[in-house]
Amino acid sequence: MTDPRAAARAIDALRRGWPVAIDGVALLAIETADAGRLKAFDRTEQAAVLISSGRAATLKLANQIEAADPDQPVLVDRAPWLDFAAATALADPSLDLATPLKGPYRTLPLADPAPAAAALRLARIAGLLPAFFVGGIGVEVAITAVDIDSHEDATRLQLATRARLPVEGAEDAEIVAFRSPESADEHVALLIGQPDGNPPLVRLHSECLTGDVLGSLKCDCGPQLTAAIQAIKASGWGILLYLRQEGRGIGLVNKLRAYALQDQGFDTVDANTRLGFAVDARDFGVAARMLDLLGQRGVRLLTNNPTKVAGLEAAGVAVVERVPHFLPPNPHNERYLATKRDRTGHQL
Ligand SMILES: Nc1nc2c(ncn2[C@@H]2O[C@H](COP(=O)(O)OP(=O)(O)OP(=O)(O)O)[C@@H](O)[C@H]2O)c(=O)[nH]1
Ligand SMILES: [Zn+2]
Repeated sequence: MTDPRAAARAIDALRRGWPVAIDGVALLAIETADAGRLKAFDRTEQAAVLISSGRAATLKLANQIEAADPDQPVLVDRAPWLDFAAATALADPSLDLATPLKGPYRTLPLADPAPAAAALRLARIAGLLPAFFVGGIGVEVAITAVDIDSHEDATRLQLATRARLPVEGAEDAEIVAFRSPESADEHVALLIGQPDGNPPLVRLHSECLTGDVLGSLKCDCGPQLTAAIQAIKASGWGILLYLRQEGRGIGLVNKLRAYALQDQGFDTVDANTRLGFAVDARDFGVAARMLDLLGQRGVRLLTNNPTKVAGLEAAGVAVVERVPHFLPPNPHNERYLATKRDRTGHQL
């Protein structure tokens, strides 16, 4: 039996620095722990450290790992010198240049990778660094990997309400809000123009607080948002989905950590990997569900990103045409756009 509240309780516990258990494996998130919490969790000082394989590869701890799949966790054996500060250095890439690793560290095979992989997913959902102490005591919140999957189940999303919303460039727009019982993220759709029998022009816009609200020049999100509304209006009709998938799904704080790494010279792809995340952690099932609830099964998709097309199609929406959505670069986002073109297959 899955408990629909279980994942939410575990997210809350992790953010407060309380241990949780996934399928019986006790975990303490390193980011929200401290030396005292670690001591209470791990009286015998034998808890191992769990990190992603992307992080392990960055730390050159991937010697016993086949491939650097960021979803595959790696266990680092507890050594006498692996104290709370050393574990923090394993977890947090912002310290990589400043704090050389002590070590040596030994990675251990994972008997059952499923709960460990679920733990890394839960950290991402909670917006925390994907790194844990494993195998202690004092757990009050126990959940299963299936609870985490149901937390992300897009079919739980329902249409909540709709209203007229005149916006700049589309005075006839209507806003539709969606939510699921599990998550505080409320996604919205902006319906522009009147259906004319053709598939709608659709833009999947992932939340970018820095670009959408603060006018960040580091990315192209702000101009893409404005231009999407204009393009949909000009095409006759269509839908802008505003998806609460900040930072390609890793959350605002982790995205800003990625920005700090970019300040050190790493590009957007390597920054995510160093943090221990997939390059793109988004799930476009949410977008497909919203389109389904709006009665749309075929779309013309405004994007330069082939992965978005594939993701939406995999989730059951027919993409009858990809419409490019390129905006001129500025000196601050030139490298970001070049990285998208050269490393993530964007058609720019
Ligand atoms: N992790 C991370 N996320 C970023 C970075 N820069 C922008 N983002 C996020 O990327 C998302 C924007 O991506 P999209 O506009 O959908 O762009 P895209 O996937 O490149 O595809 P198209 O614009 O559709 O071609 C937003 O959630 C931003 O917050 C970064 O350097 N790191
Ligand atoms: Zn952005």
